[in-house]
Amino acid sequence: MKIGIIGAGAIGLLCAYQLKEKHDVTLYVRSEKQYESIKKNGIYYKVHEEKKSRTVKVRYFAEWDGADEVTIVTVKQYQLAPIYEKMEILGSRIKAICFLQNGMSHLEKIMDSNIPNIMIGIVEHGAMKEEEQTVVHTGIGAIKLACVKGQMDEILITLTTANNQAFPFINEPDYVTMMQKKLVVNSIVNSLTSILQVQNGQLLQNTYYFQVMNLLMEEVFEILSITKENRILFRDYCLEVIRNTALNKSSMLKDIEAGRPTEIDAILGYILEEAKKKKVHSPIAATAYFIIKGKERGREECLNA
Ligand SMILES: NC(=O)C1=CN([C@@H]2O[C@H](COP(=O)(O)OP(=O)(O)OC[C@H]3O[C@@H](n4cnc5c(N)ncnc54)[C@H](OP(=O)(O)O)[C@@H]3O)[C@@H](O)[C@H]2O)C=CC1
Ligand SMILES: CC(C)(CO)C(=O)C(=O)O
Repeated sequence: MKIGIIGAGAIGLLCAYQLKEKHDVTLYVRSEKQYESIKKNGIYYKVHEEKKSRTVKVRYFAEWDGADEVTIVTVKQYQLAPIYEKMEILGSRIKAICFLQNGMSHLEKIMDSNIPNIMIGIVEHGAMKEEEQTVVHTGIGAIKLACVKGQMDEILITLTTANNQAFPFINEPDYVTMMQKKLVVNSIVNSLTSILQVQNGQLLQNTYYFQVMNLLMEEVFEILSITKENRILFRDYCLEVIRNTALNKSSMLKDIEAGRPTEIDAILGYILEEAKKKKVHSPIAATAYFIIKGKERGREECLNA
């Protein structure tokens, strides 16, 4: 299958390396430095002590025409605007597209587009980019996918039946529950670990952090109107993800430490919008949101000083 991947960050490089095993992959990048180094040396994948390489095609994002059988978008939430602009121009010429962002604020925007075939996914892997063309696979998980518009059975079957244990795809028919579950995890884990500056596992190991986590989780459940039955499932899922990624730093903490913007608006920002619409009191989520925004502002002030 011809697969396009927009963004050669941690997840883009991970997908490119793994999918190149069986598919014809093109990576779409925006910086000249990254274009030149991938063209010259290919991409590298590191897991445990091993380092392997593969060659993939590389092109500039400006050249993306949507003609691949599916294009996977792996930029951060706050980098989606140029992709939306291109989607408006190309419209139904884009054969099929798949979004893998954390958060939920992109859902409405992509459903309103006139692209015929759209898939959405959540990433349960841990990955870190090193230099321009290397990805370190820090946590082996899965990518869960759901078709939200059009007909994507063939693509889903091709991806989910590939027998790659380090990189499985799982088809999730109920995309709302899939996205909500991940949103709950990211609202709690990413925001609290960024405020407390700890690895994910500390939220379970430190009894005081654990209590804060439970309070925030209950508030988020209330805001999202999660049923009593689903609260048990969502909570178990959240604890399982924390256990599986106990030694990871969340992507938001990594962003804060690297002085980059965070995806807080698409995560807790989205939750607070929902709270406002439903008139649900949300003091803990609001506090966490403002602290992260304050940390982002602190970085901007340092840059402008
Ligand atoms: N990394 C992880 O372990 C996990 C990530 N996720 C989610 O996956 C998504 C991607 O995360 P991650 O890979 O870590 O992020 P990165 O910041 O590592 O990668 C994003 C990449 O997109 C590139 N990019 C941005 N805009 C464009 C554009 N217009 N054209 C081409 N390339 C572009 C950036 O390029 P440049 O370097 O030039 O800015 C960067 O290389 C996020 O939503 C994240 O929350 C979810 C779970 C785990
Ligand atoms: C699953 C988790 C919490 C892993 O750290 C993640 O999605 C992230 O860091 O963005």
